[in-house]
Amino acid sequence: MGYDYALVHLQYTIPPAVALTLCYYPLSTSLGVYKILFLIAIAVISTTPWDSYLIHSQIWTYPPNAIIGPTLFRIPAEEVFFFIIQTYNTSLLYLLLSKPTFHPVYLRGQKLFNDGRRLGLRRWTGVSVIVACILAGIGMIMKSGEGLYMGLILVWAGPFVLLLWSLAYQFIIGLPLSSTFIPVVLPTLYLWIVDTLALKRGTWVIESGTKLGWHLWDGLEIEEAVFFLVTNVLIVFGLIAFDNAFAILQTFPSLFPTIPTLPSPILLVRALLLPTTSYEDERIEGLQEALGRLRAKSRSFYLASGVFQGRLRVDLVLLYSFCRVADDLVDEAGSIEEAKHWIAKLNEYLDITYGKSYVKVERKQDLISTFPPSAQASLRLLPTSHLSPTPLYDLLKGFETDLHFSSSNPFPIKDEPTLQVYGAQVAGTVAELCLELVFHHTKGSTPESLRRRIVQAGGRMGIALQYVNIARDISVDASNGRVYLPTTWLKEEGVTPEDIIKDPARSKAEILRQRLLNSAFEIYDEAKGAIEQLPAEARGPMRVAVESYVEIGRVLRQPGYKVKAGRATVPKLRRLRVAWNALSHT
Ligand SMILES: CC(C)=CCC/C(C)=C/CC/C(C)=C/CC/C(C)=C/[C@@H]1[C@@H](COP(=O)(O)OP(=O)(O)O)[C@]1(C)CC/C=C(\C)CC/C=C(\C)CCC=C(C)C
Repeated sequence: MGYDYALVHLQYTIPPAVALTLCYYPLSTSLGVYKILFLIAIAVISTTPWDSYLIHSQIWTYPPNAIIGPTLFRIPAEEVFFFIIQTYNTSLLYLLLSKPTFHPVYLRGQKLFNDGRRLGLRRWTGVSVIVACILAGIGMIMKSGEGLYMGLILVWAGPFVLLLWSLAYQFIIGLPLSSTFIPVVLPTLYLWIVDTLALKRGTWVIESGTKLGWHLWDGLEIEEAVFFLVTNVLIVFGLIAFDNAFAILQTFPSLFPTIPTLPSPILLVRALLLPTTSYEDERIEGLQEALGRLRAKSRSFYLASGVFQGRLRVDLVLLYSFCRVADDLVDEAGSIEEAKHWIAKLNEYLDITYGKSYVKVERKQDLISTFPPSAQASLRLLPTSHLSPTPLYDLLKGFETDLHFSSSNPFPIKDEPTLQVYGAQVAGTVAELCLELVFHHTKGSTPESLRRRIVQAGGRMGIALQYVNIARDISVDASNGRVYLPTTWLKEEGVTPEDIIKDPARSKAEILRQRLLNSAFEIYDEAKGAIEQLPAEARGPMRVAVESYVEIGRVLRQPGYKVKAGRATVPKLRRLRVAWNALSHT
């Protein structure tokens, strides 16, 4: 009996497991835990007979003075623990690195598949390489002798890799390298180093006669290097296949009307086996467009979107896209008439959608086709069946207020109550819509009276965010001839809206920016408690959404902070820290 192998764990595998667990904990979800347990179960079940055979055939051995003693089918307990901890560590690294990835946009239906012809070529190249490895492995086993251990690795791992590649090649090829290459390479390099040390110390021994005798570097047998590489490939491909299946379930409500929080293996396989001809390419393209819009236009909500899950995440991205498109149509219109035209069209769109128009719902598509091409998908995909019409109509009323910045009434925000109404219309409504999606997509029921209180607080929070938005954009708005600071406040400081337009950097503007931020933070303090009443799975993500936007206000409140390039921004690391703290909050 000895502790050498146990020490390998204490020194090399447990410390990264602890570090990764601490990093992942705030981001953890029940689905994440389910994936890890699922993978560990498969790793133990699939590796045990193979490993047991290798030990039985004396291809590798453990000196009795290196292990504690208990075994499972001849496999030392420390080795069984190795399967578990390696799977755990590599899975956690993958889950951490792929957290921001929005998987639905990597699906490829028939049309998108044909557009990217290289996908088919790469699929079959992959199949050929894997099959060649399996055949080479069979050859080595048949010849026995020095190629035996390598042959056994290839023949054992090859079919699993082939299966996973065949099911999930779209994702394996398409996902960013941070979700494919890095979670394979980092743990593999690390385990190569650990293995070199263990082999040198004699913790485990690869017997001669059944190994090729090639070394990747001094002390690292080629078989060991290949073994750790393929096991990490298997773990990462397994997780990718899981994410591929879940993305199919998450993206197509028409094919899978309801999905459980933890989908069964049978449902996952059913999703993966669905022919790509059944995928709705239009929906995938619409989601790609919506995500691109979110990424380009809002760093705060883009970051926050990464911590929402499943269909709630999909619908929030689509809602953002609709709000952004509608706001831009009005803001970027060449004239007041054009802006009014778009607001009227958007109202007509809502009338048809919610059956308030004499125009039949079948004509909705015709109406949508009269919008600019870049706006059409966001109108088509807005999840209106989960959203009530009132906040959407109110949002459009808020956009109408922006049209009042005309020559007859150049500064419509007369006083703070008017600003509050404006904030409620353009942002309180958005909060209500987000909360409707939260209640729809989370399990457990929130009593109606509590829902009402949460929505009311959400509406207030929307106003707080809108104040932060106005405080941030004083210069940008002034350059467009707009002043959202209440005229009564300006008067108290002895300035006019025209003065702000002429010189938005003047000291009085800074005083009023701080006053507006004080109001924003008062409202924020009063409303934030309601987030804790939300269904558990939405609390952390909603905190991230709110906090990452409110942080812009905190930056603006720093003594001596000067707004550069027209807009205050939160540095990336600070944004990540805010998100982390928001998720760690208990
Ligand atoms: C995570 C995720 C993807 C969330 C999506 C949130 C969403 C749907 C945002 C829509 C934003 C938008 C374009 C609205 C149009 C009207 C508008 C311009 C509103 C202002 C947003 C500023 O966005 P941005 O900085 O990109 O805009 P400009 O470049 O200046 O044009 C607003 C400040 C409103 C944002 C308000 C919310 C998202 C509501 C937040 C409150 C909650 C979610 C409720 C919190 C819950 C409780 C219980 C307190």
